[in-house]
Amino acid sequence: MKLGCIADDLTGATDLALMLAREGLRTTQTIGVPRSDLDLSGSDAIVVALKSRTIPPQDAVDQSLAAAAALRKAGAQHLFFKYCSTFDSTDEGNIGPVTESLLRFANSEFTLACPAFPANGRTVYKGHLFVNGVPLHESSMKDHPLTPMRDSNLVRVLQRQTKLSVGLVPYEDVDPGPDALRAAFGRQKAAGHQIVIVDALTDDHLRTIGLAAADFPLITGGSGVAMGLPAAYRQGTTYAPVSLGTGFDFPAGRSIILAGSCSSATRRQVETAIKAGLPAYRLDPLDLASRKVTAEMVLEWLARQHASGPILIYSSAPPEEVQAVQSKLGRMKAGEIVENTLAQIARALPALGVTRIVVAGGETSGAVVNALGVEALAIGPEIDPGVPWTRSLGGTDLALALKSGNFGNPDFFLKAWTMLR
Ligand SMILES: Nc1ncnc2c1ncn2[C@@H]1O[C@H](COP(=O)(O)OP(=O)(O)OP(=O)(O)O)[C@@H](O)[C@H]1O
Ligand SMILES: O=C(O)[C@@H](O)C(=O)CO
Repeated sequence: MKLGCIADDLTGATDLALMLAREGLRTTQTIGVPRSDLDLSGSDAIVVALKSRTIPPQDAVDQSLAAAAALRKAGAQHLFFKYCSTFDSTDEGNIGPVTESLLRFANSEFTLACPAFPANGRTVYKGHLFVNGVPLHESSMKDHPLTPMRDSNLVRVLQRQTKLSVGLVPYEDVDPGPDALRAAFGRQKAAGHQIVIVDALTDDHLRTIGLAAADFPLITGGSGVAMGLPAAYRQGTTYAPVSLGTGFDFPAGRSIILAGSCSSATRRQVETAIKAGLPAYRLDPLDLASRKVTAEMVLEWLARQHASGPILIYSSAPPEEVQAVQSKLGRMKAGEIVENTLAQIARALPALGVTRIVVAGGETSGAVVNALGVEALAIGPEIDPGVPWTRSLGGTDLALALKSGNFGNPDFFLKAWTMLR
């Protein structure tokens, strides 16, 4: 097995698995550290999905190291640490502490960090992260419920999270190609840096990074930086994007959308779905906290819906509402209440005949998929950049689309279903 990947959330893991599969690596995604008897043979890449983005740093380190050990045991030659293309983290971590521990695990003293994903509007220039052309700290990420991003200078952001020295490889050293980039890595190492933020504005830059970093024991970044790795592993041979739709069948059954993401893209998708007439139930965290509304009540409502199309259950709310809720319940508590409720609802879905599920939000997807007891996923066709349909492996047969909060076009909740046979 060539590449063992550790993703800090579930939607991020599917995003990375899709990238690797599309570029030609046989890729399997596991939910959590795989059981030692799970058959992963025949995979060129395994992506372990953790839910470690916002847990205490030491827990994130411990879980990431357990995943790394399992991947190494399964034969992984290189490791990849996947985090969000908007670098979601706090001054405590977890990107810095996990990178440090994985570097030690991999017996390495140098790696890169690059969240760029141009197809989804994420670019890094002079170390500053832009989201659709807007600096990170001015984008909607400044109001994220769990990891508000208030600084777009990634060298500064990462340096606050680690004792390792963080350097920068600017655009001028990436644009000319892999040789120039390798030379820049050498200079950064000689200057004493152990993690370097690397600029990338285009897919060509990402492919250059893939070629220049393919022999690193550890690479860190968004899914974009994995784009060039499969070709590099095939030693520069040209590639044809793989069609992931063929031969991918989905279980028959009812369809549901569970949205716990408050990101602007998800809120637009919720709005579009409601305007299109989808039956929708809005969860209010304060009602959940006071038990005015419970998961059982939502399930009763769901059982009364007889529409043949998808049904939407959402807690997505604009920043001012999220802040008002958080000031009453606390940031983490508010998130937990919503996640637990959606998890409880998810657990009951197979018995209601629901087998096709779209989930919006990484933390939310983690809660839902854990509740459903899914162990591993096969990667299917891409709905929008970074979001594939997947099918559960083992256990209840489910079609799952795990959508990163800020990914997908406004009609995502309507069009996703058209790809299911
Ligand atoms: N109305 C709300 N008020 C406060 N918190 C909420 C509300 N709705 C959802 N949440 C919480 O906000 C968090 C959203 O995180 P989640 O990772 O699911 O979405 P996201 O960050 O937009 O997606 P991604 O991580 O894929 O970018 C969850 O913990 C969720 O429970
Ligand atoms: O990189 C991204 O933006 C996504 O894969 C993600 O991690 C969202 O949680």
